[in-house]
Formats: sequence, C-alpha cells, structure tokens
Amino acid sequence: MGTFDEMTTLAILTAAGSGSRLGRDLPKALVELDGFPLVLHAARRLAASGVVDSLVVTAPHGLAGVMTDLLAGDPHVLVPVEVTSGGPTRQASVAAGLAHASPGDDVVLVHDAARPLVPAELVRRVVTAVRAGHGAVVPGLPVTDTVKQVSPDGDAELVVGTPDRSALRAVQTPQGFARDLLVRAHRTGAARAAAEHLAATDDAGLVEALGEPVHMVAGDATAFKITTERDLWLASLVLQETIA
Ligand SMILES: Nc1ccn([C@@H]2O[C@H](COP(=O)(O)OP(=O)(O)OP(=O)(O)O)[C@@H](O)[C@H]2O)c(=O)n1
Ligand SMILES: C[C@](O)(CO)[C@H](O)COP(=O)(O)O
Repeated sequence: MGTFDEMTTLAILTAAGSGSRLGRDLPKALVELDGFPLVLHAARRLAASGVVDSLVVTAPHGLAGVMTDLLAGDPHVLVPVEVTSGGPTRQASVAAGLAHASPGDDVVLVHDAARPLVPAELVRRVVTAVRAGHGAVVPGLPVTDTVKQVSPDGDAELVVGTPDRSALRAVQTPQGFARDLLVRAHRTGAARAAAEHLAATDDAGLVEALGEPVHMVAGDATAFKITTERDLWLASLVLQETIA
C-alpha cells in the first residue's frame, strides 16, 4: 500500500438494476436526466473528484456493450473504465465488480448509479477517511422523520417500537473500503446470501456482519437516490438550480 497520497482507488459503479420502482421500459441507469443517462452523470462525478483512478461498472444483462460505448467514449470520464455484467441482486453485482479489483487498488468505493448527483466533495470525504486508516466508511445524514418499527399483524402492521431518532442516520453511497476488508466481507456475505436467500442492501452491512468497525462521515442531501419518478423530477430541478 502506498502513502496517503499515493493510494489508488477503484470505484465500482452499480448500474445493473432494472429500476422496477421507476417503472420505465429500460434499466434505471440508462434513464436520462437532462439529456444524459444516470450512469453517465454518476461516472462523470466520480471521475471529477480527482481521487478515483479507475471505474468498474456493472451492467444489466445483455447491455455491457451499450454501457461500454456510453462510458468509454465520454470526454468527461477521464479514467479507465471496465464494464462487467451485474448479478441478480445489488450484492451480487458489487461482487462481480469486485472480482475486477487488483492488488494495486488500495481503496475500493462502491457507488450507485441511482445517485447521479453525488458531489465530488462527498467522494473526496469518503476516500480521505479510508486513506486515513478507517477500513470501512459510509456517508450518512440525520433522519428527520420519526421512525417506527413494525411487525405484521394480520393484514395490517403493529407498531412495536420507536427508536431514538438522534442515533439514526440514513446511509448513502459512495461507501469506501480497504480492498482486503471488502473482499473478505463479500466472501462471507455470499455464503450467507446462499444459505439464507437474503442479500445485503449495502456493503457496509457485510462488514458489520464480520464484526469489523464501520466509520461514518457526513453525507450530502444532493447524493439522494433516484427510486421513483418524483426523485427524477427532483433531480432535474436540482440540476437546473445548479446550472442557473
Ligand atoms: N441486481 C442489481 C440491482 C441493483 N443494482 C444497482 O444498485 C443500485 C441501487 O439499487 P436500486 O436503486 O434498488 O436500483 P434497482 O434495483 O434498479 O431499482 P428497483 O429496486 O426499483 O428495481 C442501482 O444503481 C442499481 O443499478 C445492481 O447493480 N444490480
Ligand atoms: C446502498 C444504498 O444506496 C444505501 O442507502 C441502498 O441500500 C440501496 O438500496 P436499494 O433498495 O438497492 O435502492
């Protein structure tokens, strides 16, 4: 591993999801925002951070060629890009991307194409924390709603608890890891997913399951996730505001 400034960072950009909650007739990462696909927005912002040295993008089944044409030819994505086919779950897609990491990649970031407006400053904050020695780093924001825990109750739900909101954070991407730790977490996570048929919703969760610490840095509201049509509309407003 090199010194702080010499550490090399690979970013895995997850883009293999179908976008069922968005409900378009093409995968979410290829849906356009301001004339460009979400995956391209995200890749440009990762590249613009100045702390990402290469990208591996997970593509939906049968669309690796389309993704390659889109990203490799883009004048704003000035880092080497590899495209690989994703898996049936986000966890499986990250694992497929991670298989492309090499021993020279000290830091691995995992970022969702579904968070196309991630600010470069947030990417730098996460990478800096990993470079400083934290094996796993996630960005998070305070929760503003009161959150209830529920359990099924016939065809309704019963509230069983109200966790202390001050101790809760909504977690974003990019999440950053020392490569060896992420590889170990995914190896163990894959075995558990196979046994329990339950994939993790984020990568830090796999590290937590190993009993290893996960450090949190401040998130950024602009890195919000596009899940529904309303999110896409909000993202176009944010972009207009930024350009104006
Ligand atoms: N098998 C999968 C599923 C998801 N993702 C990626 O993981 C990110 C977060 O997933 P999500 O927002 O849930 O995207 P989708 O799975 O596409 O959405 P939906 O759940 O609505 O189908 C997205 O960038 C998505 O492309 C992936 O690479 N491989
Ligand atoms: C990784 C993530 O973006 C952190 O908030 C989130 O868990 C992805 O969830 P999704 O249901 O796959 O969108």
